[in-house]
Amino acid sequence: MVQSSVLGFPRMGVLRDLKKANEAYWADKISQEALLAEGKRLRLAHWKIQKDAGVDIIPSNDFAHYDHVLDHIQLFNAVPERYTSQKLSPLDEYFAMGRGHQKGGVDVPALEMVKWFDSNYHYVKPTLQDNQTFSLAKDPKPVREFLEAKEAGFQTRPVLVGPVSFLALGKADRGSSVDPITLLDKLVPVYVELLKQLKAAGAESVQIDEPVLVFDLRPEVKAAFKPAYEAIAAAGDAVPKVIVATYFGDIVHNFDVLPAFSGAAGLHVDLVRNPEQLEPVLKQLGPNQILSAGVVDGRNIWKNDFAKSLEILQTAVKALGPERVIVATSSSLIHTPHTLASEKKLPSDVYEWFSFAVEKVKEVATLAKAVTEPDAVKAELEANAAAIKARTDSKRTNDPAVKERQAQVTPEQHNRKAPFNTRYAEQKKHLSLPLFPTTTIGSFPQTSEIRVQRNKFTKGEISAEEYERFIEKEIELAVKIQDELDLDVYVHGEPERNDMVQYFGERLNGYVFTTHAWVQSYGSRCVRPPIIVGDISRPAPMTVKESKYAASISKKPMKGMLTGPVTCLRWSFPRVDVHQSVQCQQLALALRDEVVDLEKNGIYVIQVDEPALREGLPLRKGQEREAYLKWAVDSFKLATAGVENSTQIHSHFCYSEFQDFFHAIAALDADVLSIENSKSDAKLLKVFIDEEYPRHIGPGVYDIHSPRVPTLEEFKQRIEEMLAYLKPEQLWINPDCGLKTRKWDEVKGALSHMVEAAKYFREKYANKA
Ligand SMILES: Nc1nc2c(c(=O)[nH]1)N[C@@H](CNc1ccc(C(=O)N[C@@H](CCC(=O)N[C@@H](CCC(=O)N[C@@H](CCC(=O)O)C(=O)O)C(=O)O)C(=O)O)cc1)CN2
Ligand code: MET
Ligand SMILES: [Zn+2]
Repeated sequence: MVQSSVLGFPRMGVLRDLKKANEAYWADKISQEALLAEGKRLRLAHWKIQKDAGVDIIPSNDFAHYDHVLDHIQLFNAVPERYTSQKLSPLDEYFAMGRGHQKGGVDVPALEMVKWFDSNYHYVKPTLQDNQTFSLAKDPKPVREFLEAKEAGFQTRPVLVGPVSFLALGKADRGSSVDPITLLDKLVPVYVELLKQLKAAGAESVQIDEPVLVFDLRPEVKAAFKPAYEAIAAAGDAVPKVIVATYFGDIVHNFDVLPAFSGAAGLHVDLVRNPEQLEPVLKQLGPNQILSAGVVDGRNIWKNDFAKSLEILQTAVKALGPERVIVATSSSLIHTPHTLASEKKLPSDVYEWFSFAVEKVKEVATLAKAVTEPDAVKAELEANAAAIKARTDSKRTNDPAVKERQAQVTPEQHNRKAPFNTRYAEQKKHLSLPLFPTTTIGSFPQTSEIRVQRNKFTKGEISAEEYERFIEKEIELAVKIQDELDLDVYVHGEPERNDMVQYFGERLNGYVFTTHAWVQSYGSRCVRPPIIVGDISRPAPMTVKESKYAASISKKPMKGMLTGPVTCLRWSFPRVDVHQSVQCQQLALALRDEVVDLEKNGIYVIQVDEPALREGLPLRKGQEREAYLKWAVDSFKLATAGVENSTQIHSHFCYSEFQDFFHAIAALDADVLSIENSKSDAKLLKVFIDEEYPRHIGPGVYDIHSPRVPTLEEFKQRIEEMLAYLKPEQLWINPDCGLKTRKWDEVKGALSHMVEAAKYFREKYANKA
């Protein structure tokens, strides 16, 4: 029999229950016991959904209160001493690593958090020491949760982050220089011990995720698989059967690693992203090994095309026989929303096009049956074929006017009128900015009051005028606070925006949006990606009213704030029937009109955020990457190049690793870039000198993900470090990212130190000059 399996289920619950519980705990509103009980309730509910759907292999240990990689940091006792020395409870220590801790005399910043492959999910980086040791935590979480499931009547397959991926995704702590992969020998015995405990608890098989196999790997990392998996295989029947899981790419270029898994029961591959790897993978499997075929997309919300999936599955079954094929989700479903059933406002035709996690779980089970007994699921197969056909035939997808405009795009439209030096001279006159200008990245705290008012407006409980007036008041407050802080370039604070992508999706043709389709981004933070279903165009200005009002009450330059085309695309659920470059250009044209409209309305500094530019970068170097960068950069340029020389274009990215695609960042030709830098080494800025980058840069001087307020000294020290790599006249002073997740007192505290530090250097360098 062909079995069905799910690689991981969303953690948040139907109504973001986990978010609410975590945040209530952090605010001291519920006890630790209450929080843990809520976690248990969610796990049980999610196992039940999968069991009821008929899934054969249900995951456990896919749940995490904050992040599953962070779970493993604690599981292997790889917690840096600055946390263990605080003697917090395990749960508080865990949250301290995730989000920092500043309470009861304890003051520790969070560990670094970065993007999980090319997704909008963030993981906490294992942060390792020169003398790092590992040991198994007491009452290990995977065992505990396996037993919890078992007791409730669910036989599960625990999910673990593999030893090689755990290390390869980590880094040396500040002040250490260890190459994490060299720690493998120390980690593997702990792993084997964990697997033995799982077996003793009754686990028949485990899913060990080694997603780094989709990357180009350093030889040291490649070589690590063999000793790791041989040690596991050597434990024989004392450990569960192992399925090694990869996702988000193909592994064909790493086939030389596969012999390392000869002791494993099987291999999972992503056949949504790379269906063409099926044939070569089939040839690589050992005579008894299982193929877990990832055919149900864990990264998007489109209904599975059963006919297409069945073709793939039949090829696999033909080669291996039904006993050696598992039908699976392509990756964990944490990247999809919980259930389509919550969506009451989608147009009814469109509703039929989608599947969220609950529906995907059913798809996996149906497909597994359909491979060998199509008659048993005849009705499901017919309904699926009809839905796929209805979408293909729909008129919603096609707008001739958009296509016409795209056909007329010229190369000149991508370039500013003059090179940077000329532009900068005009901007300097126009904007009269000091040395080390201070600014923020756009958003100010999204207070619960803002959300409540927006919710009332959405529900029709207050009128559009009342809501507008409320937003104006918020903008007034933001301007007043920036006056008090004495910042140099202001923002309006984005109070009118639910989210930087969703907000634009809601104002563009070609999109539909949801009411409950939340996806975890990091910790308790979720996003509700809008869905691109057709050709995109802008029916009316989207941000002009708020920016214009803000500028009218401000005595300093007001920065207009837009989300760039690449980010709008990446943080939406994109279409799969049209190439992403086409969707991106449509977004670029819509934004180009917005940029020009802002300028016409007196906004002369315009920031076009592209934080998702890097995550969209194909995971492997080579042709595919170059092709992506070409259309991504072109889209940004098309969106921004319509303005006069005297208008200053900013862009923002909240990451600092662009060493490997620096030429693309430079090619954007933005006048000012703000980037994340507070938690990475200032050395990363060296690339700007090496490449003789001529334009202006604001490397973030503090981490906005944490509620912690840095001291004045920390700001000065950080700026000093940056000045080792950047020219003073190039340097802007700003936070890492927007401040929407912070509270006002945290923002005021941090920004007042930031401005004071900028003034200190302004004075210091004025004296020098
Ligand atoms: N799309 C996206 N991706 C991103 C980022 C981003 O800003 N956007 N930033 C980076 C980090 N990721 C982040 C992701 C989310 C949030 C965030 O703050 N999310 C908010 C939700 C934002 C939102 O859409 N809010 C809506 C809905 C708010 C809400 O919960 N409303 C209540 C009702 C109102 C109430 O009574 O509170 C409800 O629906 O139940 C609004 O403001 O209108 C959250 O989790 O709390 C921050 C950073 C990378 N990726
Ligand atoms: N302008 C946006 C903000 O400040 C940029 C955020 S990047 C994730 O919220
Ligand atoms: Zn950002």
